Amino acid sequence: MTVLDEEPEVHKGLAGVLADTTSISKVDAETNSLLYRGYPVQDLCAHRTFLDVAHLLWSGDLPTPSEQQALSEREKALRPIDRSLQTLLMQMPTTCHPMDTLRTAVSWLGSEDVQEDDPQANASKSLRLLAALPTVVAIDQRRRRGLDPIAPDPSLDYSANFFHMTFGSVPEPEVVRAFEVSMILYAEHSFNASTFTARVVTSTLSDLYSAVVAGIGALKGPLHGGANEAVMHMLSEIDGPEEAEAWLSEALAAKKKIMGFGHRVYKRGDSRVPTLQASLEEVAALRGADDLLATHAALAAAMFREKGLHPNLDYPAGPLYHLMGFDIPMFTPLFVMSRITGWTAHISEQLAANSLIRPLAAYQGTGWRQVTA
Ligand SMILES: CC(=O)SCCNC(=O)CCNC(=O)[C@H](O)C(C)(C)COP(=O)(O)OP(=O)(O)OC[C@H]1O[C@@H](n2cnc3c(N)ncnc32)[C@H](O)[C@@H]1OP(=O)(O)O
Ligand SMILES: O=C([O-])CC(=O)C(=O)O
Repeated sequence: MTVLDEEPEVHKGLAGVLADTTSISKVDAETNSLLYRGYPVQDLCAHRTFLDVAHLLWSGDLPTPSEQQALSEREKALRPIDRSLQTLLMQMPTTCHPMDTLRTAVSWLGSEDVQEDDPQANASKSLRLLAALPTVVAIDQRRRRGLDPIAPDPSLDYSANFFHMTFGSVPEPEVVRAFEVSMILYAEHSFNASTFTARVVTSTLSDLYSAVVAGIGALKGPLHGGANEAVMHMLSEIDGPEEAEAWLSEALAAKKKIMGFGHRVYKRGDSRVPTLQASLEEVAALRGADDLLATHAALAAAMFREKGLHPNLDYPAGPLYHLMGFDIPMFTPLFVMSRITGWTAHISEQLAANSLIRPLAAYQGTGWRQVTA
């Protein structure tokens, strides 16, 4: 028996609910566009670096040449992690997911940070995380292959240094650029689940590291960031383009969600997909991966025919990261390396005009009853 007299208006999953205002990014499903602080994300991908975009998201403007240089120098200086964190990383079970490693590493970095929780300290914590997370991810990828860490190289820029720390070499400029483009596209997407999670934690006046740890937890799930890994697992199961249709029919008949398709906000296609798809095609051509690309295209065509659903950003990201040489479980940590910018920009915005986030729930349980001894 329920205690509800009339059906309340419940917005399941907060779908369609405006929870606050933001000036960080605009996701416009109608025009299929995404603006970071007013700039179309495609133009940022064509002309700017990931560090420029981090500056833009944090400060509201693209950096001047001197700001660019100062940011790059600080990022390079903050890459090394201390021995105690390295020891902790090496002791984490290799059976745990790399998102668990990353979540633990951020928690550890928070426990040693003695700075206050004011806006200036939060800006320095944000940059510290942006700079140190690639070092953590690279160490984790290497230890899972039985390899020793490689120290950051301050002569290399952000993405090239990350390849160097992970694989011991820097690939072709086109591959480095494709990685940079993926970092820019993954950086920010308004009130998505992980950003909203970070804002909820921040709204209690908790600290930045706690909010980021919670954001990592939310991103890990396959309905959000974890989908980039699920996409590659799925593509690995399909034995060539001619098998895509049959594989999909079977999966849909079994009522499975097809990872990398659909979106809560975009219903006519994800504005970021064409840009990352172009990067995927460029890297696939370099790696001679025609078959993978054909399977990827065949599945997308079949999915549109069957369900009318478009791919989201995780759909090109999965195979792109695979072709770059990363193991599948490392894909969502790569998303974190980028989204750290969006999360921390939102943490600052939340703090600047805070209100505790605490919605209501319509109670549907058992009505009043007497406790008996
Ligand atoms: C970077 C990112 O985080 S992008 C999102 C990454 N996540 C994924 O790719 C996971 C797969 N996709 C999904 O699960 C969903 O599309 C979500 C969670 C992203 C969006 O979900 P919602 O906006 O809540 O859409 P919802 O789940 O209501 O779907 C509407 C209908 O489309 C179906 N549908 C949506 N996405 C999919 C999918 N990927 N595969 C199969 N069916 C789907 C639903 O089953 C539902 O059908 P029904 O009306 O017959 O029940
Ligand atoms: O906006 C969303 O719901 C998910 C998404 O695409 C993102 O976080 O990049």
